[in-house]
Amino acid sequence: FKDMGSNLKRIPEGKGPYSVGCTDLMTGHGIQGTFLRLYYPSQNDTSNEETLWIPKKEYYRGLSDFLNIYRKLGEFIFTCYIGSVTCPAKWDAAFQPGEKYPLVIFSHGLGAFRTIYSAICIEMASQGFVVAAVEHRDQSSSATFYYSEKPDFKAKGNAPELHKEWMYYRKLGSDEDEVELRRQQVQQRADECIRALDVMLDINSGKPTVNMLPVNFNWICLKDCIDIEKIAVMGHSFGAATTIETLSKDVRFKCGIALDAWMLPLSDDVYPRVHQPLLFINSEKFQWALNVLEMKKLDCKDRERKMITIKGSLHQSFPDFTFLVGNIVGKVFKLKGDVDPNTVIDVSNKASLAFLQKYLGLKKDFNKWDPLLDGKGLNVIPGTNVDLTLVASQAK
Ligand SMILES: CCN(CC)CCN(C[C@]12C[C@](c3ccc(C(F)(F)F)cc3)(C1)C2)C(=O)Cn1c(SCc2ccc(F)cc2)nc(=O)c2c1C=CC2
Repeated sequence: FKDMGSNLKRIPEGKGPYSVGCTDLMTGHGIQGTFLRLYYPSQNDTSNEETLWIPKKEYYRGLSDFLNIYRKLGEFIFTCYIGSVTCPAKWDAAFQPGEKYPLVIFSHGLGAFRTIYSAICIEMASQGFVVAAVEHRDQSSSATFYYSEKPDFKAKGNAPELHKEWMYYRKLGSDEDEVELRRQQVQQRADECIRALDVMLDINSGKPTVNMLPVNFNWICLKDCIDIEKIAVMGHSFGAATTIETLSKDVRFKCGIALDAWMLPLSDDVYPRVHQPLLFINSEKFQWALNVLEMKKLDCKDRERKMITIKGSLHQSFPDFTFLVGNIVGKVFKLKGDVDPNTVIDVSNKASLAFLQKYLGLKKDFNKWDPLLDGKGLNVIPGTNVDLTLVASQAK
């Protein structure tokens, strides 16, 4: 972690024309509520601070559990080396009004949470998207919190005081069937993405929003800010499976982007129910034949399906840690591939923008990156680098 101390490393800024703002929203009590981090096009007022990347030390505790690191040690290491990391978005910056923006709902991976895909979310917001990164309460997040309504019997008039509770990553029991657990979790995750869309559409309609968090963002300014015809869902790994499940459940999502999808949580009966266009962006190192063959099950003639693989990339090329570690830690923990992390995320973001322009019908110039969708260009190949022939023959 020594070279993490250098801290010269930064999460990359958005490359698009818009300044980016960021805020947090939690509506509703308990695990039924919606919790999301919002990235949005903002006015260029430099007064606001940058956003704290990991806002509470309980996330370090959850990460330590997830990574099987002794809690006290993990908390110490994370606090030291990433405790002051900010992401290049202005916290609570004024929203940029005047146009209707397409909306992306983002779903994080196993052991992750809503803040650690900020490079992707900030790039999208800088290109003119509103991005809602949900935090899942299915116990797949390293940590998350909610307010439970503990009726406080002592208090007069029985006004239930709000009680903040933390939920940590649930390790798989030794005798537990992983497939069953992940299949239940992906259902809850899809419902949480759908509820997040409902919350964003309520805000868009001007419905007063009660934020449980002590944030003074002015939600009224988001009235009529979303183009409700242009809604997409995207996610990484377990969040990519969540993307596919969400598309199958709600046709308001017009297309999906699956970043290095982990297909295990999906059962076969979901595939025929996905009618929307879907882009698979795979890393070079994470995928394996049976997993890619599951993706191929979604490949049918009258459906728009695209698959590309980014050369020199690995599973951790999509979350933000890849930008914050030196080459030593990066290699040891498999957080950095052979290609510069900024180049990898650039290819992923450009391909995503080209795909979203095509299937959300945007009036931008993202079509200049269309060749990437056919695997044409530096650091990208069409389809997969995984050899499917061997397994395909056995699978017959
Ligand atoms: C430890 C044993 N094992 C528990 C199941 C975790 C094994 N593991 C590989 C890891 C995550 C790794 C990681 C992170 C972060 C640092 C840090 F030091 F930089 F913080 C280091 C080392 C450890 C790479 C994964 O789970 C990979 N993975 C992920 S990783 C998403 C994530 C989580 C936390 C983060 F901080 C960043 C990214 N999301 C998925 O949806 C799926 C999988 C696998 C199948 C489905």
